[in-house]
Amino acid sequence: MGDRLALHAAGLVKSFGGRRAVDGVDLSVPSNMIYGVLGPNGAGKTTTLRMLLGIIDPDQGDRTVLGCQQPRDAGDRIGYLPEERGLYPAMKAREAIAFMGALRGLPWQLGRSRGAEMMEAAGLGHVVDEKIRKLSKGMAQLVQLLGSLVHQPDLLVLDEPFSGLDPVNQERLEKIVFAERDRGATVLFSTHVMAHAQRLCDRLAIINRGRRRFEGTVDDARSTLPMRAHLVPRDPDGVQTLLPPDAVEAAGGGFDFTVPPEGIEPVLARVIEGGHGVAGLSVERPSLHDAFVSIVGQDGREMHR
Ligand SMILES: Nc1ncnc2c1ncn2[C@@H]1O[C@H](COP(=O)(O)OP(=O)(O)OP(=O)(O)O)[C@@H](O)[C@H]1O
Repeated sequence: MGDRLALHAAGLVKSFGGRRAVDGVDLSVPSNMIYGVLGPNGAGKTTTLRMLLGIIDPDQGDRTVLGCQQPRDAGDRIGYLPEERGLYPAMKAREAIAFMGALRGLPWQLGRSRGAEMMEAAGLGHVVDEKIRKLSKGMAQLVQLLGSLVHQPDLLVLDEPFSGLDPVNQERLEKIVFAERDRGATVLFSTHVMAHAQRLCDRLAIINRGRRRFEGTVDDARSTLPMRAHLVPRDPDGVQTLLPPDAVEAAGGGFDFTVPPEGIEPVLARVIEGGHGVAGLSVERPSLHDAFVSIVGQDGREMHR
């Protein structure tokens, strides 16, 4: 796919019962990237993904998926893990994977052998021939994920793939997502868990109340907020008047505050010249979680003005 976009959407709108679930979302996803669609519950993520996949049609707007105006024309080159999970309980794990591959045109035997290899690589080799009903919920979910990518799609769309997984299976899933990008696929996934998004995403969009509120890299998102400092003076008595106004005393005589635009140095100079000394200092970038809360929170404030 070279430098082309794997997916492009402009002005997507979808209403249910007169209420706009998606209200003019634009999305451009470059090929061979891991792209996150982030947003709180009810933001419109699933509705957006369904429109991109052609499962539902938008009321307004256009989308191009893997070069096709009609997403269904790209069907066999797409893998999809829907928010609703479910496999046939009587099928063996590798057969469930082969079955899903066959639905996307993959020969059955190839699906069976790839299914076993993929399960082995994901740390699930011991349950290759186990029936789905015998697997834990998390393992069954990973099997379903492997089924969605056994035909080696160019675009993999995962709706809340981490929900319901324990930390071990979450890590397995993260490895699979990275491996898919290394294979050359584009991975689009939705989540409201920022830790995964911070580790995985090459780019991301934050959606809230049916609209896109942010687009960029994880670094871009984190840079929307100033740095935070934690300073521990040797003598905390009266030091607070020398610190930025939002400084709050944390445990152990240390103070947390936002680094002012002029930097941390003038603050340090005041503290040292004031005779308080510096026993400890850390300056940290805000996390994606902080940026997300700020972007989504601002949105709420704007809505209530
Ligand atoms: N088929 C439908 N009929 C009626 N309302 C719907 C339908 N699908 C979604 N909605 C509504 O549209 C809004 C957006 O839902 P959507 O599932 O797209 O959000 P989401 O960001 O995926 O949320 P979550 O993280 O909770 O899954 C919600 O208010 C939801 O109730």
